[in-house]
Amino acid sequence: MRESKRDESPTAANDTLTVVHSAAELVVGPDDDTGLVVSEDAAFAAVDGRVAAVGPTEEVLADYPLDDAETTIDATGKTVLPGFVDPHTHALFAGDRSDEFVAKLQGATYEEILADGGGILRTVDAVREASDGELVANLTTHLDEMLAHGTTTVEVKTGYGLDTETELRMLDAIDRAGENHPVDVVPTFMGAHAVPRGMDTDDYVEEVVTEQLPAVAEQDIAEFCDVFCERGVFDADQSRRILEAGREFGLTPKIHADEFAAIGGTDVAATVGAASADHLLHTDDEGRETLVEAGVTPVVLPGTAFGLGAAYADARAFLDAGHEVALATDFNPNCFARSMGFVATLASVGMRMTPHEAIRGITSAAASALGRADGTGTLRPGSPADAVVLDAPNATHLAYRFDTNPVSTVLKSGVVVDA
Ligand SMILES: N=CN[C@@H](CCC(=O)O)C(=O)O
Ligand SMILES: [Zn+2]
Repeated sequence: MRESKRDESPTAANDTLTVVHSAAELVVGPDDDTGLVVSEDAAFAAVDGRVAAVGPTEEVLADYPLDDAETTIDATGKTVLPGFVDPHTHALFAGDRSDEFVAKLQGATYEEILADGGGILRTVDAVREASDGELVANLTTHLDEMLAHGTTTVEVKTGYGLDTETELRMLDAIDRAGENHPVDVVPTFMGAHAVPRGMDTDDYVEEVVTEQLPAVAEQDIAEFCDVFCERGVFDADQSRRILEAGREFGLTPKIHADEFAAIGGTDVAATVGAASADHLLHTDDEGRETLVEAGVTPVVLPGTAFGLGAAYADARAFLDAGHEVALATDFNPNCFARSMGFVATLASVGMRMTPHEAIRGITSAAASALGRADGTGTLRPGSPADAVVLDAPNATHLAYRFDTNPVSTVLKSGVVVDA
């Protein structure tokens, strides 16, 4: 049965109509479990950037004829999915850390590199030295690549400034790159990403709370506040203090929790009402229950585990209990992954998520991790008409194919933005 918001109404003369039709499969959105509603020989019509109708091609075209459309896409033999939502990236950076990739292959650990003043702190040096123009250009290059791989909404964190001036410059660069790009960019302030070299952690927490956060609130660009709650970085009390202060300034909390050790990040996420808790490589049953009971969306990052050669997060434990799991690239100099399709492959092979669970993880569940309740991540009537056409006969191919990019066309708000 066709789902329509405006059953009786053809488009008015000045409406902008886009019709994508004859798809072998079209992913409408999540079902009542952890799978997907998929329609066959399907179409959707978008009016003025929002989905107006979705269902069997014949029925959609009866109300929204191709002749009336400004844009038509024949998806015969192809698959249509909601645009991908990447809810965790550190996509704004400068410099190169490929040598650390080699060092890790030779046995150095992520934590040792950071404790020695490398890792995040090297990227901080490079970002402080980069011009504003370079920062915007770097992010724009990555947004282009993400868009080509089907991402239409992406969260981008600061956290390579670690001082007020550079954190604000990062937010400004995120804002400017997003303004001029079809991808929706969601800015997160993460002054508490690491402790600057030579600084006492409590003193730095004080600076984040009393100097950085007020300045960030004044600038009024950031939507979320995030903290790296981790052994050797910020402990649970410090993380809670920062996230509570962020909330006072109107920033919704997020947290990096249990990546290398479970030090209480899931409890912090629950008590501060975080939108998401991310990584979760060392989360146990109790931690999972804490998150689920508090309504915190778990975000797992299989690219990070893959790149570190670490054990994957236990996504199945959430899913088997009937809960959402969102997926993200965690794109950063330690995890050079911009493709959500590749993330879906890793989620399937590494964490035994079905390809449909993985697609839900990169669409509707990822939208929940960003607090988006406007239908983002679905193709239901009323949703933003953000869509991906895969040059493949069914949705499983997104995870199944990992050699080349299967995305052939991307639409943002009903407009073709990559083809
Ligand atoms: N683990 C903390 N932050 C990032 C890595 C950032 C970096 O190494 O530059 C992450 O989420 O994986
Ligand atoms: Zn991260």
